[in-house]
Amino acid sequence: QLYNETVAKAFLEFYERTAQVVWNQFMAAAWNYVTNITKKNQEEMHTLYFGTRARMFKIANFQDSDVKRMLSKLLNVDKAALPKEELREYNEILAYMETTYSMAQVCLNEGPCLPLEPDLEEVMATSRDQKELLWAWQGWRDAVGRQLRMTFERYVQLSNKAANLNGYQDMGALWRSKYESDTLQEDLEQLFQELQPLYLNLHAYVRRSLYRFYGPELIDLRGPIPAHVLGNMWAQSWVNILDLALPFPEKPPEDITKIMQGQHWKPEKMFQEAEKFFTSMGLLSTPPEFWKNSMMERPTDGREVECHASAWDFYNGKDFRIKKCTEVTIEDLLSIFHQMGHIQYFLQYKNLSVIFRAGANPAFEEAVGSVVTLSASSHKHLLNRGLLSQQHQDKEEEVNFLMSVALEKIAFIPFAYLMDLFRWKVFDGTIEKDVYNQEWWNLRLKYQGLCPPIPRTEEDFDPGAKFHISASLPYIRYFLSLVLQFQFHEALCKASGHMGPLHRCDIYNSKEAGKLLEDVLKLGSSKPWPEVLEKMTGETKVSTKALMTYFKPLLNWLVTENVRQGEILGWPDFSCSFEGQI
Ligand SMILES: CC(=O)N[C@@H](CC(=O)O)C(=O)NC[C@H](CC1(C(=O)N[C@@H](Cc2ccc(O)cc2)C(=O)O)CCCC1)C(=O)O
Ligand SMILES: [Zn+2]
Repeated sequence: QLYNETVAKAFLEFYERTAQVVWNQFMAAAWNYVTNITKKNQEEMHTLYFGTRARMFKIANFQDSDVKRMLSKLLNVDKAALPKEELREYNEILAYMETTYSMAQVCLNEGPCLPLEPDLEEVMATSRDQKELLWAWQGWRDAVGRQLRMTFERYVQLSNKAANLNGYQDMGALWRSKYESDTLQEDLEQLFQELQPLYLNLHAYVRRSLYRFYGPELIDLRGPIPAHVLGNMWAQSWVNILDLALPFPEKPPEDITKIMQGQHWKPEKMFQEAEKFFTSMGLLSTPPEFWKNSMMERPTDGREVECHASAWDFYNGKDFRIKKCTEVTIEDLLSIFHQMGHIQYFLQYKNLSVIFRAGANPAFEEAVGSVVTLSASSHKHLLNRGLLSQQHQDKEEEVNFLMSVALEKIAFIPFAYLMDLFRWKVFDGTIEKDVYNQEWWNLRLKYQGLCPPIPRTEEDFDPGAKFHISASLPYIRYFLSLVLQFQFHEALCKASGHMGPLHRCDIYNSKEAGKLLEDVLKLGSSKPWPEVLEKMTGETKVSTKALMTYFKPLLNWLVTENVRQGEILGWPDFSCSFEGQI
């Protein structure tokens, strides 16, 4: 029968008392797994116990909004809803996919086998030999994607069954429910459309740059770009081909990685540098456990570890960790800022009920670290921290700088958008299993203007070659975070009293910006995210205005340049040609 609100409160207190212990044990087990892939799940039992009993309460009549919000969050038990046997199979599938990804290597004919991090990523970032790039690109997809194809089909079935048992149409609907919006997909499409002019101009300009270097046999100036020459295994970030796409090549930016190595930076110093940014704003420092328990470098004792960087909350208010196979590069320094953003969120909401220890929505979690990275990567900040020596940045150097940020952030837009467009369609059945790969490349063509460098078949499973798909981690959070982080940046820069262009803002040392950020982060997921957004920015809607403001000087330059070159925006020659490979 239905219980009353008093019982509900007692129920939630009982949950709270038991949750910390259970979730801590679960996280410890999960951590042991990823930091020592040899070979569990009180957490599923706990979630199920409370999830089923949460259904007994008629939440609609309740007065206390916290009690209502907490109970409704307990209702979703995710995969724990599966019958025991299928849950075991599901966990095996998840482990198999993640392990396959983490252990995969690509072997040279006679000689060493290269893992993704750092070796294959290094090849994709630095090689300018398109045959070598193709070898790494194809090898990785053979080693990972192909192995996951069958398993992924079963993963989809079991995911949808779990979603149905939680009352959702399919797993895509369950993932989207985290954003508490019944116009989410329309809103996302709107944001994407607003950002199209920026992306299309960047795409056309970069295509021209690649044409100059690789020639017409590889690059069609009216067509899509082959996916292996953009400096990244998934063509999700193009920052590694900045040297080919520099607007003013006679004014190249200083090489910060060289400077870091020249100053004998070590991984620990990189983590200290990131923490210092947050404490400079009056935000929380990391506890001793963080430094003791984190894994900051790839172990040298031969242990197989999952190197994809991640930040961990052990839900006991004391134990927080980052796992990263750190290399001394500017790319890894900025990635550590991102991870430290997750840690700061964990620290700020650690006194909330376990149920509310999450971001206002998943995009908020991602935006926190990224917004700090926007300041940390500014010329002003890097100069102030001794990582640049050149005092003044002239107009042309500024365009070069904005191009480097755009190659990271603007190139990322369509990739971040299509990752879950693909999976939502797979979950809702729009994309059937016998066309997974061709539908993936239809989306890659439509949204990113990319082609595979060689013909693909349904033996391949190219989406599986991306971490988040093999690890079943939703991705739309990164698309939304891309817009949010500039909205946050604008708000925090205003709070810090910054005057002048947004791309020159550095919120380092700003207690006012710190206070504003703190007030938002310590709410966790206890309030609907539009309320939290309004607290930070005064707006209740996600807006691309700040992002467009930040890149305005670059867009002006790009449009002028593309007009001068008579570029075609988009890829009317939409077919993928492979003659470059014969
Ligand atoms: C226990 C657990 O899973 N914890 C979660 C956090 C949480 O949920 O609390 C977590 O740590 N997830 C890992 C993930 C790692 C990274 C990533 O995967 N990034 C995306 C997208 C992107 C790309 C460019 C960029 O500048 C920023 C993001 C990619 O590389 O494709 C790797 C490098 C950066 C961030 C992360 O930190 O988001
Ligand atoms: Zn993140």
